[in-house]
Amino acid sequence: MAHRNVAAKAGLSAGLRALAVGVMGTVLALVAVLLLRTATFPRLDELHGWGRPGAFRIPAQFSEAELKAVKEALKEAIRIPTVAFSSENINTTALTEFGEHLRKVFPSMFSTSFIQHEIVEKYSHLFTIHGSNPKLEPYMLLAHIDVVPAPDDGWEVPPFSGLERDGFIYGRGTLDNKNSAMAILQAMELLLRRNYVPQRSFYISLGHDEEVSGKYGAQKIAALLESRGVRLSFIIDEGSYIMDGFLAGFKKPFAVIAVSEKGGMNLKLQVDSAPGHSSAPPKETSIGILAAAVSRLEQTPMPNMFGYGTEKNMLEQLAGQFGFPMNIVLTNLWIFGPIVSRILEKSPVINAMIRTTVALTMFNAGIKVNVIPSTSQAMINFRIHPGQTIPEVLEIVQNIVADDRVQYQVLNAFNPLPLSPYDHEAFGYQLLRRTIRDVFPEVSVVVPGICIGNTDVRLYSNISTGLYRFNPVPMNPESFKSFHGLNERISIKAYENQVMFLFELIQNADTEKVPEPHVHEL
Ligand SMILES: CCCCCCCC/C=C\CCCCCCCC(=O)N[C@@H](CC(N)=O)C(=O)O
Ligand SMILES: [Zn+2]
Ligand SMILES: [Zn+2]
Repeated sequence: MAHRNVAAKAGLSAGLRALAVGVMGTVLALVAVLLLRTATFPRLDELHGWGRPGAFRIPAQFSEAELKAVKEALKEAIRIPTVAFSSENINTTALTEFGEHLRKVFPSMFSTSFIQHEIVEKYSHLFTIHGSNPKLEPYMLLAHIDVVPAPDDGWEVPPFSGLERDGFIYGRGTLDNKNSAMAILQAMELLLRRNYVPQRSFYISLGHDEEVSGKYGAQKIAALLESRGVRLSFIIDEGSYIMDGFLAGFKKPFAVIAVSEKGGMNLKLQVDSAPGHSSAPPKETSIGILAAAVSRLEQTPMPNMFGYGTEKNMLEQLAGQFGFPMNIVLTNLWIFGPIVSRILEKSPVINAMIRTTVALTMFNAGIKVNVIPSTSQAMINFRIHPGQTIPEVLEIVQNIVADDRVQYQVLNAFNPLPLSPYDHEAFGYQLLRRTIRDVFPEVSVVVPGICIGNTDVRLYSNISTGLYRFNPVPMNPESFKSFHGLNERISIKAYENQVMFLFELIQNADTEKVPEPHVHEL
């Protein structure tokens, strides 16, 4: 990750803005000329003979009884309240029960000779599926079985009921992330029942504490595999989706494979002052000083980093799908970038893709209503854009707060993840891309992007450079709100498609090399 000077970036951005304003008039006259040379990004061709060369390919056709069992197994998984409140407070009884559920509904996964199952740190699961061709580098499918808490209030159905209503299964974990944990095992179980033997080895890893850091689940599994000398070609985790309705004017769904994720920092701000009687208060209390400081942070957005991550590349690849004049605008971001980014930042989700975000999440002060508090503390959660680093963000924070009475303590922090490869040779990326095109013909385009949250896969950078975040499920602004929110649900069709996607992807991975891409791709 390049370390860049923030001030230089701000200057560059201001310069580009000035340039854009200056040339706007001229640009309009150029539009007709540009139209003639505007590149479009045609759809990929369908796969022809790709995956499992020379081997029998198992069709993704399932009986009614199988489909019923598929959905019942997910419902049952949702009913087990594997809630993680903190690293030290997770419902371990439920985690144990979840393991028993897996054994019950996926018996072949636990009884097949070429599959090894291990429990790591009591509750996480690691399956090693030994392929028949040792020359093919293994990969991993990753998910987590813990969920965030879900009090009943505000839910249309109890969050751990797994109820089916209007073609949806409701409950905490239906999107984040029991759908993936169950779909991965389900797909492999269905393949095993059809006598499938993979050529390429792979791992299935199910962490039990992703929502509270992953330090006992994913981190321990990654260390275990490293100690065994394992290197992985690529890993696929949650974190990005088939996007629908996020961009005005873009009607068709498009798939975003996140090739990086934001860094993170939890920062404690503290102000100390003399305690005393509230009848004769000082001009400012620690509460007032700290409240003003955090308010300044909330009101002052971090620098717009549009162009320093994958978002510019993503928009350029989406350009061909827009009509006139947006296609012109998006293929000429060298001129229109500053204007486009100003529009994009109005949406909180897209804003999160183009800058470091600042969320005030906790505030503690005071012990009694007539006592001036001796100390006030605030916790702030930052998600760091890939174009910035922890020290850069800290420097900006201190400049915005600009008050020596405020003390800072970094509770924990990590830099943004490096970009995983997404060129034509990147096996994992191309495997995902091709399988998306196979299973979801309605998807207009597949583009690289960034995950605005954090996932377990970041903890596997010791054993792979191909870290991809993609869940084969549709996501719209409404369903995004249900993440960690109310009425989380998945349509039964979407879940069946997720199983089908994994059924195909596992078979597609049984090839030595991604075929040469079509000459017009990308
Ligand atoms: C123009 C393109 C529009 C793209 C819109 C992006 C919409 C984003 C949709 C979903 C992103 C949700 C991210 C989910 C992954 C986050 C997993 C999670 O909750 N992680 C926790 C815990 C942790 N591991 O740190 C977190 O706090 O991030
Ligand atoms: Zn998750
Ligand atoms: Zn989550």
